[in-house]
Amino acid sequence: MDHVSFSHPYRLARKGKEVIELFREKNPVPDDNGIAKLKMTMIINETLRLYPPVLGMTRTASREIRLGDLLLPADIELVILCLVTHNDPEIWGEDAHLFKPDRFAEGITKAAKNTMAYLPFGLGPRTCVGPNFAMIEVKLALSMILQRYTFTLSQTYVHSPVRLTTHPQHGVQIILHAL
Ligand code: HEM
Repeated sequence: MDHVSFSHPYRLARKGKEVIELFREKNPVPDDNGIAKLKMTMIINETLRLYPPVLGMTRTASREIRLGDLLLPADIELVILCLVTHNDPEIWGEDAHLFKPDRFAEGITKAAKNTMAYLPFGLGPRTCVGPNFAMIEVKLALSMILQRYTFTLSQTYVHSPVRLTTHPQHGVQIILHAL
């Protein structure tokens, strides 16, 4: 599996170049204007699809309700696992298990057959309040790294994502190359 977002040298070089071109000087803190122009969103979306930090959420049926073929009694508690919906080949295609940011090329609504299936930040009235803030944080941190370094995965890295909340069990050993 092509499991690590920035491990591909071509992708990494392209992103680093984009960051440097956008922010011109080598080391300034990227501003909000520059961050808005960064095209990392597809990569972040795909990472959140395969490795959602929050695996799922619960909901309680406030009344009896029909859900497709299911008749759910009132007060039943539902566990909605985005880990399942994010990996379903019927929704994402046979390549569901592959890291392919391009599936988000036309935005989240066009990436899957069922847009409700993409839930890294939840859905509905109790959806996460922080997606925009989180995206800015990720782009800011990555930009500041890519302005200064390229990086490759160390051969000692063992791919073992563990859950609650999702994180690499043995850490991520990377080799930084100063630019
Ligand atoms: C990658 C980063 C993040 C992920 C993946 C994430 C994911 C989630 C998920 C799955 C929920 C449950 C939504 C639901 O039940 O429908 C949630 C709720 C929430 N998140 Fe986030 N979150 C992130 C970052 C943040 C940040 C940066 C903030 C605050 C600045 C934040 C604040 C909240 C709050 C307050 C709720 C509870 C909302 C409610 O119950 O009404 N989250 N988040």
